[in-house]
Amino acid sequence: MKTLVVYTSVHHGNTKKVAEVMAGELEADMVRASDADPAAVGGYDLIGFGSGIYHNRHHQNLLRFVDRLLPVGRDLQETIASMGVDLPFADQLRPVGGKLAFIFSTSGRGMVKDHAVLRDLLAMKGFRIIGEFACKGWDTYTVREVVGGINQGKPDAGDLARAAGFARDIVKTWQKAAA
Ligand SMILES: Cc1cc2nc3c(=O)[nH]c(=O)nc-3n(C[C@H](O)[C@H](O)[C@H](O)COP(=O)(O)O)c2cc1C
Repeated sequence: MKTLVVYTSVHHGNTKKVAEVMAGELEADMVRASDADPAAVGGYDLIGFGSGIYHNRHHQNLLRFVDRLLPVGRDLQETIASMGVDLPFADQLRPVGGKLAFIFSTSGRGMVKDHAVLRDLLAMKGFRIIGEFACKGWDTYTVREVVGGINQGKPDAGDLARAAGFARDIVKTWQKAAA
């Protein structure tokens, strides 16, 4: 199973810690969404997408990256022709239909509820989501009045152990889904 982890982690590097643990368990390649090439996704069986939560959704760099992937079942040239516009990233678009994906995040609240926007976007692009992971992350923005922020030290060793367990379960789910 060839796995890619695409992430954005800009506030305190919280999500990067989770991404590294998951990538380690999955023996995955890891890339920042802002550096990632949409065309590269085609070479992977499973892709993990994660970032901190910003105003109740994943970070815009990650959402923009997913938005640049071509939806399932569409022919590239046909799609571009039907749009009738100059697409600056046209040569980078690749179909991603049927690929398996998982979603992760860190946030003040630590809830998968905040995955809704990315989940819907990935579904629209034809990904099958086989797992989601969320945990709390150090946050000095949402509650700025609290000195030092909230969730200091998060994600902690327990969160990272859960992230590793999640990644191991993902392998089993992938084996069943791919069978
Ligand atoms: C501008 C901004 C907006 C945020 N919005 C939310 C939010 O809507 N809900 C939430 O639970 N946490 C929110 N947070 C907290 C971050 O999601 C949290 O600190 C996360 O762990 C940051 O991840 P990162 O260090 O990987 O970027 C926000 C943080 C910032 C800086």
